[in-house]
Order: sequence, then C-alpha cells, then structure tokens
Amino acid sequence: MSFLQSLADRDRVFDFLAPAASPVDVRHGPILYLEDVSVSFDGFKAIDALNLTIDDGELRCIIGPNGAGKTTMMDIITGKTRPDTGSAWFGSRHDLLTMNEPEIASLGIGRKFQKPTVFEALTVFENLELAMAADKRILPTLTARLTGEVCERIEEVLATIGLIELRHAPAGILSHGQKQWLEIGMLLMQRPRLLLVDEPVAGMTEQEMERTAELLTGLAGKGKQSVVVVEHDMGFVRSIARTVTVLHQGSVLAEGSMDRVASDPKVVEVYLGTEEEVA
Ligand SMILES: Nc1ncnc2c1ncn2[C@@H]1O[C@H](COP(=O)(O)OP(=O)(O)OP(=O)(O)O)[C@@H](O)[C@H]1O
Repeated sequence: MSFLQSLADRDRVFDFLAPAASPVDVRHGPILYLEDVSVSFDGFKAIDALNLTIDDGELRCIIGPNGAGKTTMMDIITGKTRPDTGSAWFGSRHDLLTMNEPEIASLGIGRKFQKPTVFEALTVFENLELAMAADKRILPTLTARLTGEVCERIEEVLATIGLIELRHAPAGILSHGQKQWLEIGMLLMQRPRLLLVDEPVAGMTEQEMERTAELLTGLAGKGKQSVVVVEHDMGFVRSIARTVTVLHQGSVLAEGSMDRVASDPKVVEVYLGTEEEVA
C-alpha cells in the first residue's frame, strides 16, 4: 500500500496520531505504590515483602548496605525484573506488572544508571535532540512547528542542567559531573513524571556534588517530577534528603527524616561493620 493510500485508510491508527499513554492519575494517592513485593533468585529472597509509597513531587532517598535490594527494586519498577508476588502501581491507573520495559518508560518513568552513557562524539545539543527523537510519540521531522517545540524544550533542559554555555561542545570533553547532568537532561527531554537515579554523585568533585544536589532538589515538585535517588554517599543524602528509606535484606528497615533513621538502633546495627557509615 502506498503512503497516500494508507493515509486514506480510515481505520488505520498512525503511531504519531495515537494518543499518548493515559496520564498518571495521582488525584487520590501516590505516584508509585509497591505492595508486598517479593522476588527470589535461585531461592534467595532479594526483595522480601517490600512496601514503598512515593508521593507526587517527592524527592526520596533510598539507602542500604550492599545487597540490600536497591537495584532489584529499581529493576522491578522499570519492568526489567518481574516479582514473584505483590503489586506495583504507577498512579492509580497503571499496573506496572502488566507492562514491559518500553511501555513503562513511555508512561513517564525514567531511569538513570550509575555510569553516564552519553554519545561522546555528538554535541550536548545533539545528545538532547536524539533523546527527544527516541520518544516514539514525537516525529521530529514531521513539521517545522514540532522542530520549534523540540528546540524550545532543549533550551529549557539546557538551562535546567546548567550546560547552556556548552551546548555546542562535544559531550566527550565534558567532565564526569557534566556528563551525568547531560544524561539527566536526556531523560528530562521526555518529560518523565518519575525519575529513578542510581548513585548520581559517585566519582564527582565536591563542587559537582553541590550542583547535583541543587539540580535534583529543583527537579522534584508536584506536577513536575518525583525523584527517587539511590545513593551510598551519606553526606550527599543528608544534603538533599527529606524522607529516607533504609532497605535491608529486601525490605524496609526504617523510614523517616535523615536524623531519625540515622539514630535508629536497627539502622546503626546493619551499617556497623560495613564501609558505609550513617552520620
Ligand atoms: N539476577 C540475579 N541473580 C541472582 N542474584 C541476584 C540477581 N540480582 C540480584 N541478586 C542478588 O540479590 C541481592 C540484592 O542485590 P541488589 O543488587 O538489588 O542490591 P543493592 O542494594 O543494589 O546492592 P549494591 O548497593 O551493592 O548495589 C544480592 O544478594 C544480589 O547478589
């Protein structure tokens, strides 16, 4: 069938005309809701009856010793790992356990892995442009109007991540911290509602850590993004944390303000004898 013929086919739904996934509904509850989630690997319970609730616009830090289940929890939220039991909802409409990874990403859940994976030969601007093109709901070449919108969004994101001056620089010359911000920017291009960020400040200078703290706290907000940060650096967690969740052996050991969890004897006990220190 020719393209013109296919346009005349009244029953055909084109990808670029299809409505975007129904928006996340947070009117009556949290943006992310995990209930009684468990998963075992070869009989070992990596996640054990985990309950976690993240509110719209919240910035949540997740801490826990090595092997506590932090990565596995992120894998479950993004559809990479399917739990054996439990439920996982994105707002009140989207049952995450019925969806695959691309479907979950297109709902507005973005994940930033620890190592930055920007395209080094492309400029900062081009990296952001490419991130937008990866959004199947937008055809960047469709019309000039769309291209204008894309450019506007890129400018907004450049300002948010503090890389306006470096927009034409190849990503390969950026510092480690700047690459991390660019990758966060690439996620922002698709206007996620929930950002999962894994160890964002590992390997950063003090100054870069401060800038990252500002960036992440600035991103979180009702109707903007909710941000979940998994981080080992306790100084950084203290600098950004409102609510901290401590994972241990696949379930929540403690939750509350940094001061509250840091003085919880159960938390002190699991961190004793490890390299990390809750301070
Ligand atoms: N695919 C898998 N197969 C077998 N075991 C796994 C698998 N994924 C995770 N595990 C185990 O599950 C437990 C939880 O691992 P996970 O990586 O989620 O912990 P973590 O809190 O992210 O640790 P870290 O801080 O070291 O990254 C660990 O004991 C790990 O060895």
